[in-house]
Amino acid sequence: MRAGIVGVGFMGWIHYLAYQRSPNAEVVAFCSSNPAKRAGDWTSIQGNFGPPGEKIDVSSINVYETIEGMLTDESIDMIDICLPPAMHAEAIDACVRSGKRCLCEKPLALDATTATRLATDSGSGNLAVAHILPLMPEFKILVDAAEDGRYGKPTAGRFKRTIGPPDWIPDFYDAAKVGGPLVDLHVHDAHLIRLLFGMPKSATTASQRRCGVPKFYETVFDFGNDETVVSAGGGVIDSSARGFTHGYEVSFENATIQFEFAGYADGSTALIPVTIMHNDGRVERPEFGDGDPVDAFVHEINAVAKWIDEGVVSPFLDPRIAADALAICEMQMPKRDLNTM
Ligand SMILES: NC(=O)C1=CN([C@@H]2O[C@H](COP(=O)(O)OP(=O)(O)OC[C@H]3O[C@@H](n4cnc5c(N)ncnc54)[C@H](OP(=O)(O)O)[C@@H]3O)[C@@H](O)[C@H]2O)C=CC1
Ligand SMILES: O=C1CO[C@H](CO)[C@@H](O)[C@@H]1O
Repeated sequence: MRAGIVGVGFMGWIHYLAYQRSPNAEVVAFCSSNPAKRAGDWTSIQGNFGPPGEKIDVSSINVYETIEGMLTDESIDMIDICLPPAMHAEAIDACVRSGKRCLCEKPLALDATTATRLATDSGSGNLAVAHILPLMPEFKILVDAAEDGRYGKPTAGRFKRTIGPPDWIPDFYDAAKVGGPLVDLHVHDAHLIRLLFGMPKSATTASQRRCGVPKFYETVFDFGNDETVVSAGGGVIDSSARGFTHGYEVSFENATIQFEFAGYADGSTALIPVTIMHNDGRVERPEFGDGDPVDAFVHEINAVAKWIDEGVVSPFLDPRIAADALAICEMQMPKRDLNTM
C-alpha cells in the first residue's frame, strides 16, 4: 500500500515510523504547511511517547504544501489524515470528492452527527478510522476474547483513562476545536466499549467541567439489561506529575482480565500487567513483548494495508463504530456540577 500522510505532527511522525517498519506499506508522499518539514527536518515534532522527530530523507517522496496536490497524485493508494480533529471532516470530504480512500486519526469528528455523515457519505470501504486500542496487545486481548468467545461473553467492565494538564494541545477544552477530554481522550474507551459490549442505551455521568465541557468524569452506562455492567472514568487531573494512566478490569462469563499502566512526569512508570483471573482460580499473565508503543501502529498500518488490498474495513477501523464512539461521548452530559471551573 502506498500512503500519503497529511499533517506532519506527533501522529504523522508515529505513523511514518510504523510505515517504515511495515512490510506491507510505504510512504510515497506527505503534505506539510511547514517549509522545514517539507525539506525533511522533522526534529521539531513533540509527542508523549515514541522517539523524538528526526531528519528524514525526502528525495524519493512526493512533497506537497497542501492536501490538494495529493488528491491527484496517482502514486497514492490511501491518504492518511493526521491533522487536528477540527480539520478531519474537511480533509475527508476532499478525499471522498477526489475518489481517494483515506484513513483518519481519532476522533473521526468533533460530534457524532458529523461523524455519522462522514461514515455515510464516504460510501462503503473508502474511509477507515485509526482507533489504536484494538491494536495494542494489552487491549487487543479483550477484543479477540469477545470475538472468539474463549472466556464466554463479556459481562462487565470498568475503564480508566486520565492525563495531567495537556498544555501541549492548543484549544484542548474548545468544543469547536478539540472537544475536551471526552472527545479527545475518553473516545478511546468509548470505542472499545462499543466493540466489546455494543451500543449503550444511555449513560449517567458526574463531571467537573471546564469551558463548558466535562474535564473529569465518572460514568455508568445502561445497556438495557441487568447482565451488562460497564463504567468508565477519567479526564484531566490538575497535577502535571501525572503523564498518563489507562487501564481496565473486564469480566467475561469465565474469567476477569485486569490491566493498568501509569507514566509519570519524572519518567517513572507503574504497571499491573495483563492478568487473567480464571473463574476456576488460575492466574495467567500472558507475555506481550517489549511494550514498544510504535508496534501497535505497525499492526494498525498492516490492517489498513489489508483493507486497501481486499476492500473490506475491519470492525475496529470502521467509521460507523467510530461515529458510535462519539455518540457514547455525547451521552455523558453531566447531571450535576461537582465543580465548575
Ligand atoms: N492514536 C493516538 O494514540 C493518538 C491520536 N492523536 C490524534 O491525532 C490527530 C493529530 O494529533 P497530533 O499529531 O497529536 O497533533 P499535532 O499538532 O502534533 O500535529 C497535527 C499536524 O497537523 C498539521 N496542521 C495543519 N494545519 C494545522 C493547524 N491549523 N493547526 C495545527 N496543526 C495543523 C501540522 O502539520 P504540518 O506542520 O506538517 O502542517 C501539525 O503538526 C488528532 O486527531 C489526535 O486526536 C493524537 C495523539 C495520540
Ligand atoms: O491517547 C492519547 C493520549 O492523550 C492525548 C491527550 O488527551 C490524546 O490526544 C491521545 O489520543
